[in-house]
Amino acid sequence: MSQETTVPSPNERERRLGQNGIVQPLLTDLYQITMAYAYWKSGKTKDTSVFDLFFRKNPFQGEFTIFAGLEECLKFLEKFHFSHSDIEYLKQTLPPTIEDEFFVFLSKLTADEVTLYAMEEGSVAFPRVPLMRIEGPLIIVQLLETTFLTLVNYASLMATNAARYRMAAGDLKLLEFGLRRAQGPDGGLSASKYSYIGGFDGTSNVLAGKLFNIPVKGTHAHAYITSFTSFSELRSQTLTPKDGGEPRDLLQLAVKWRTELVPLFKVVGTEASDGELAALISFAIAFPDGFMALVDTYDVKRSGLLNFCAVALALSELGYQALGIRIDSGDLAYLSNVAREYFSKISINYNIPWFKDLMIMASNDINEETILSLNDQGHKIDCFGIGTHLVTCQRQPALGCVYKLVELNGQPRIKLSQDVGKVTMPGRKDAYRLYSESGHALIDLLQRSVEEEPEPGNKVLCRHPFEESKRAYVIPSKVEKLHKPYWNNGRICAPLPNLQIIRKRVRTSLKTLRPDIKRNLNPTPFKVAVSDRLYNFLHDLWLENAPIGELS
Ligand SMILES: Nc1ncnc2c1ncn2[C@@H]1O[C@H](COP(=O)(O)OP(=O)(O)OP(=O)(O)O)[C@@H](O)[C@H]1O
Ligand SMILES: O=P(O)(O)OC[C@H]1O[C@H](OP(=O)(O)OP(=O)(O)O)[C@H](O)[C@@H]1O
Ligand SMILES: O=C(O)c1cccnc1
Ligand SMILES: [Mg+2]
Repeated sequence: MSQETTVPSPNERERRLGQNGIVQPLLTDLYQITMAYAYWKSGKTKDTSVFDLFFRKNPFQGEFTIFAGLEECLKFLEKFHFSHSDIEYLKQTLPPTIEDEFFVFLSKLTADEVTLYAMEEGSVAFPRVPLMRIEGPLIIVQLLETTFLTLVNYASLMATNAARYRMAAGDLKLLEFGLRRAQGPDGGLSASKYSYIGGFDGTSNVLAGKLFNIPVKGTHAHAYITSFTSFSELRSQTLTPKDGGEPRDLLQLAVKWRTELVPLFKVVGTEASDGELAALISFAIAFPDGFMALVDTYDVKRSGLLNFCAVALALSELGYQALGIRIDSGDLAYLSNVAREYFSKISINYNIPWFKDLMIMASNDINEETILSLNDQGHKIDCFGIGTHLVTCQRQPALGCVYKLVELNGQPRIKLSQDVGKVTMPGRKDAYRLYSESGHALIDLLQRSVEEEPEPGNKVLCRHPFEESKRAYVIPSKVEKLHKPYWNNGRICAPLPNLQIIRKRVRTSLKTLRPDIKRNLNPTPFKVAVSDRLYNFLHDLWLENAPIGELS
């Protein structure tokens, strides 16, 4: 290939410069590129295809999934371009028999001829109903498979996981603390972003806060507490009252309060750690308006709570209002009840109304089940800080989205399987969500694109895709077309909502589901049906393609 052919035009240069450091055309499986060559070699450059991206089973033994990752797919399409160094790398990597002309073809490839339809990001989705439908030249659409799957699978899994934690926690605050345990830096960033979409209130991940405009929040680690062993290590112990005036000795005030609280808490004063008190005082001096203390380093009841309350009362004398505590070990239900009891006692004894409402944050290996169990036991926690289980999606570490060819040059394609659930739905299809009068989603209906749209008030026959006897008539009160065009003629062609709006959509979309579909234990499956025409089309094609065996 001549050198000129790989010098990028200004337009190409622009595309390449804007390319994401990680999400780029080579972030794919090798087989996509070898297939591209074989397609090219066999003259399929003009073939047009339709691919569906969908999953077959909801995660976490649940019956719903939140679709996420769409915006990243669109950004990928915008920048899609094999750079000069990509081409050079491929030349070295692919077999030497590959014709140079193919690399010329590859270097000119863009997503300009692709059209992408998708469900709204943040909406609830169900098995078999495509999250995205991608149309266009076979080679380019095929090349998008792996990147799209990696962009959608984890995003949707994470958003779904977060939405489940949100449902378990009700209106309590949820913070994502998972970066240190996430599947690497990119996993950590995605976890922060998609847990926010799923309903978390903030993250400890500062870069995620900056990049995605997510609230960043946090307390401190045990190291801060254990870095002090005595009062003598306090370099400064004074604090200026909030309304000004002479600085006051916070240590002296806190020690006075600690002595006073001992009989109220019915504890032995000498058991409280001086190092812990020194640490809390120094933290309060650094953040008098944002004093939040980790109280489980030595002993929550005998030391941490006593020291925290002493410092919070000292701060209060200077006009500052503490925020609360974090408990990171032990029986979280029991300890939160004890803490709230202490706070209430102080509130009443010293007539400080806000003291009873101090925030109690709990952390330490929390998962959906822990939250549900804590709810059953009764607790006084206001906020959960959740890391490992949330970001690693420990209960189910992958969503099984797949990307299947359903039509080529206007002809349907079907993938057969011994496992009925794995047979693909052939042809270009549209999907509709049918709603009841009460506003609940009743059923998702897949139809061939050539069919008339279902209409509110009109009876529709909805069929189980594989079980002939399972059918129902539905008269929808509302019909929602699930796919909208998002990418056409080389451009994003629909407004992209910000994260806050997507987050709101998760909430509103989940509200349309009946409670039994969302319950934690043995939820009811949401129905996904096909039209009568699609049913017959699917089964005729199935018979046409399935070989008849011979018994011998
Ligand atoms: N009341 C509760 N009901 C159900 N699960 C709880 C309750 N309190 C705590 N847990 C969970 O029990 C587990 C306790 O874990 P573990 O035994 O490792 O912690 P710990 O001994 O309290 O802490 P550490 O070892 O850090 O001192 C955590 O997963 C925590 O979320
Ligand atoms: O438990 P997770 O849900 O992952 O939440 C994040 C954890 O990370 C922090 O400490 P870290 O676990 O690093 O230390 P620790 O085990 O001593 O608490 C924090 O105190 C939480 O325990
Ligand atoms: O801010 C916190 O309390 C925090 C942050 C990350 C991990 N664990 C706790
Ligand atoms: Mg921990």
